[in-house]
Amino acid sequence: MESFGTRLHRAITERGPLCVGIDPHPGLLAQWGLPDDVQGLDRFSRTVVEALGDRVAVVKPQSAFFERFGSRGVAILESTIRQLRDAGSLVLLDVKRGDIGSTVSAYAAAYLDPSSPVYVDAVTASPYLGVGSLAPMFELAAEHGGGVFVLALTSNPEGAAVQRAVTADGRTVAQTVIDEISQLNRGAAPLGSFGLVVGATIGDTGHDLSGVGGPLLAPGLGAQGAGAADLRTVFGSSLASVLPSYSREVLSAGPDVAALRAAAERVLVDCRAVLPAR
Ligand SMILES: O=c1ccn([C@@H]2O[C@H](COP(=O)(O)O)[C@@H](O)[C@H]2O)c(=O)[nH]1
Repeated sequence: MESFGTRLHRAITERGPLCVGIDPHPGLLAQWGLPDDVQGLDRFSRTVVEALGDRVAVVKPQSAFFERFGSRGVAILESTIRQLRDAGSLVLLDVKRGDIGSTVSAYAAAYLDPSSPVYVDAVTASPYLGVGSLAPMFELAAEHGGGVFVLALTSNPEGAAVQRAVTADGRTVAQTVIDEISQLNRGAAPLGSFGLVVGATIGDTGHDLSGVGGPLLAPGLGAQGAGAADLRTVFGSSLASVLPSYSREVLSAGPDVAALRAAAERVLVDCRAVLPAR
């Protein structure tokens, strides 16, 4: 099977560099005139798939908003993943998993084994039990053409205290994560399958992203205050690897399908003005 990096590179070339999240916040359900229950969740998700599944490179369901409805919410997540795959977008499940390696094996089986009901193209993962503890995810992803996006410099202000702490060798915690992921992508072309999450809100932190070789997912745009122009400051010479990610900024245009499409197109135009042509 083709690697996730190759598939992502093609999706970005064909559809443009954009990831849109499915984040059914209670406030958005209300704004869309939907009840805060599983029927509302189902309608919301189906509408996003109808509007964007056939045109956006990557769609990123936020697992928390499905999990809060228990098993019936997870059943809707499963169905949403299937619908997105049928519509042709890559599915990145934002689930931020991480644990000791033996448990990470089970998470890997849940999300990156094609026989699983919640199998997706890629997942987000937390490195705070050590990047090495995520090895079972990296291995299964490599085996089945999947991807893993590891948190490096998150978009929330609280992240900095941990991520920018300096380790014994003088690098920040985030730089050690960046460097380990860079190793995993060595030699991969046109794009590695192992990405990093770097928030668009963080400004110029002086971290070296130049050797990553994989995609840089940039949340924090729109509702969290960053704009496309901030990508230049955060990513500098690594802009060509950036995958901008928007959730509420696009979703708040719904439930009208045409309005959702127009909102996604608008942010894509903003990002294209900043990112190098791909
Ligand atoms: O550093 C991070 C990592 C993940 N996220 C997730 O992205 C979306 C952002 O939603 P917006 O509505 O565009 O603010 C959300 O699912 C977060 O959990 C992030 O924001 N920052």
